[in-house]
Amino acid sequence: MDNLIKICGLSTPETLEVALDAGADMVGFTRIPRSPRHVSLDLAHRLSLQARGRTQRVVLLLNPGDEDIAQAVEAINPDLIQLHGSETPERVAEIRAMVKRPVMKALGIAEASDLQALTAYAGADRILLDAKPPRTAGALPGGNGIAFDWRLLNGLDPRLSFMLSGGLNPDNVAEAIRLTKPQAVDVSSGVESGPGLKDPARIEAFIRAARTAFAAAHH
Ligand SMILES: O=C(O)c1ccccc1N[C@@H]1O[C@H](COP(=O)(O)O)[C@@H](O)[C@H]1O
Repeated sequence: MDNLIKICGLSTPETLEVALDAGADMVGFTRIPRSPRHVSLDLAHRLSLQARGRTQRVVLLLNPGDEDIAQAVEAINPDLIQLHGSETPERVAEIRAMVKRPVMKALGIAEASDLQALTAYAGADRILLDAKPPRTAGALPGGNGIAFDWRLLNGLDPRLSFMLSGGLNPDNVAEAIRLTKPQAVDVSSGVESGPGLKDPARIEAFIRAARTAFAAAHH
């Protein structure tokens, strides 16, 4: 029973502080140049120091090369590495062995057969289930505020542990937790007022709603 709440894509000291004060269990720093949430190594380092000892720090990477990983690990000293691209199970294992830290693999879900990938990635320390991106050219594989059909998870082996993401927000996270019973939830655009602009009130509302729903799910 984890009941973890992750706020991803934080890029200012002020909004990071809001997430920390509100009790986020994990905070994510995005190292993807095309993302509106991308942070430089220097800023990521400073944000990571601010969060040190207060929460788990996660770095979000997309099909990273070895040098990208080494730089991110040195700057952020993350507790968890989130891989959100098309990394193969072999590459996930290689990265895990290289960094000697836990790795979370994101899987895009649009139909029931997509869940078969859970078996292939059993070597990852955590699995993140996200919606598949829109089919528009240049779309990023996450951070799109799109939810998948949560009913697809109905038949999932209840012993499987996963973090749920994709289109979560303060208004739907309680329902998502009730229906899918995840071990953790993750949000990025659902706590923003515009692309990359985290909204303090929405961060607080999301954490409050998720915390209440996790407590209710275990009664
Ligand atoms: O946030 C991004 O910019 C991003 C870019 C590329 C891959 C993943 C990204 N974010 C992750 O996507 C999911 C869902 O985000 P949202 O809540 O629907 O906006 C989440 O796990 C983010 O960590």
